[in-house]
Amino acid sequence: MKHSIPTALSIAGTDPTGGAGIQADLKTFQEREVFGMSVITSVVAQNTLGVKSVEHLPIPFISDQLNCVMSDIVPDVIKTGMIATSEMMELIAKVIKNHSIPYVIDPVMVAKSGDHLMDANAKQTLVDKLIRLAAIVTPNIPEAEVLLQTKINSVEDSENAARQIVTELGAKAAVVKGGHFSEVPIDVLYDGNSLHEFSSIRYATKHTHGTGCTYSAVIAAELAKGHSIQESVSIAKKFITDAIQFSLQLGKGNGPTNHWGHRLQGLPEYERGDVTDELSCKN
Ligand SMILES: Nc1ncnc2c1ncn2[C@@H]1O[C@H](COP(=O)(O)OP(=O)(O)O)[C@@H](O)[C@H]1O
Ligand SMILES: Cc1ncc(COP(=O)(O)OP(=O)(O)O)c(N)n1
Repeated sequence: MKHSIPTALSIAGTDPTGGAGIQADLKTFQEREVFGMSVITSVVAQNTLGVKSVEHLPIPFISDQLNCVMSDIVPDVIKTGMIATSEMMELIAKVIKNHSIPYVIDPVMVAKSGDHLMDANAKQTLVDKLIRLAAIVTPNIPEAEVLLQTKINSVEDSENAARQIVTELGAKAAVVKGGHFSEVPIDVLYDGNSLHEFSSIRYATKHTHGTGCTYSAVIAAELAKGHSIQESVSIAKKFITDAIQFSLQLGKGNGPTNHWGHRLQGLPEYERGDVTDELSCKN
């Protein structure tokens, strides 16, 4: 059934400080004017300094949550973030296979704090069961390196990686994000036909907690509206750049981005307040 507004489901873990995970996804869906829904896989005790502990929800309970959503409000898009175990991945693969809904995978493996969010032995299940179902996969450079067992040191390497995720692992499209490059953050999309680059200036800020979650949530929201992969990634790049530029002075570590940063573009400096932390940027 077509809904009155676009709808998106995020299947992921939590962040009680609100910068990453389910919380970031729901804020982002709202900002993109998409009705957001969520199924929680793991409850994570974390903040801007790191992860303290993790509780994985039992598989039958994750399954109940999925059934509740899918039997009532079938989403226009599904996005997954933190899926820690092979068992969770197998369950989610079954649900996705039963519906023909665009599926966005953010292959979350390790948080910026260095804490592991996916079991080491779940990587093969991710590749075998989920990636081939994806409309788009959105790895950062370390994640793409793990998926392909290769090293990425240049934009050309990112291009090869994005292409390989499609041609060898079976996704329809892949965007390798460039936040981990030391210079210009260039994201490389392979949409199954051609390569596209999306770049911005690099902001010298430590407040980038949840950038990957937010970026992939924008892509999901835009796909839910019917935009193409290329348009969706382009909008995501602009959205995350604004969210980083206007990042908030919150937390004792790597703080969250500003999910309404895109609304501040164009406002004169005095109306923005002091939200442009460490705005000295290098190109
Ligand atoms: N300091 C920065 N300045 C501008 N853009 C950035 C910065 N860090 C990351 N980005 C952008 O944010 C998005 C997420 O990047 P990345 O850090 O690679 O992913 P993740 O958060 O999954 O590690 C990408 O579009 C990337 O280019
Ligand atoms: C519950 C949860 N999911 C994902 C992440 C990782 O988020 P990401 O967007 O990659 O940002 P960093 O945490 O790496 O800054 C997370 N921390 N928690």
